Amino acid sequence: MTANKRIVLSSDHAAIELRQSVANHIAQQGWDVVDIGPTSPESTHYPKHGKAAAQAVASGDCSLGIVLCGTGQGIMMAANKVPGIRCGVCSDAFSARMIRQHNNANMLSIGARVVGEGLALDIVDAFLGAEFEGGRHATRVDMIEAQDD
Ligand SMILES: O=C(CO)[C@H](O)[C@H](O)COP(=O)(O)O
Repeated sequence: MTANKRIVLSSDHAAIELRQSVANHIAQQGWDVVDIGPTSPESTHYPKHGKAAAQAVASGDCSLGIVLCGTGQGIMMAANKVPGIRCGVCSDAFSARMIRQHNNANMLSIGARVVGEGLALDIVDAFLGAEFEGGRHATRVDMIEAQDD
């Protein structure tokens, strides 16, 4: 079970509108959304936003996180540098469900220049609606976590 319904959102300039759409969508589902910005459309650097969101999850302040940039790739890479973070980029709902069920991902990344709003919200719903299955998958996730040591 997800520990709490507090979720952090962040992005770079390429995904501000989509991030706000995601924030509204999941707030309507009862999530306590911690949107750490940015709000300005000025060009910014995705590594700092990915790191800040990941730290909110790794610290336990938020149970999950969603990050977005143009492709979703760079901000995912930055998030995954924070120990304890398992963040996957998804462009389809199946993958978004599977990164929760099999990989116990605690963060989702989306590319605002890759998917449209409707698909992005489906991806978010698939991610948030899935639970980690444990069992053999826990052994493998533990192996990933051991690499942080
Ligand atoms: O997708 C991204 C990183 O993976 C960024 O959003 C993208 O590189 C930003 O590009 P630009 O500065 O040309 O808007």
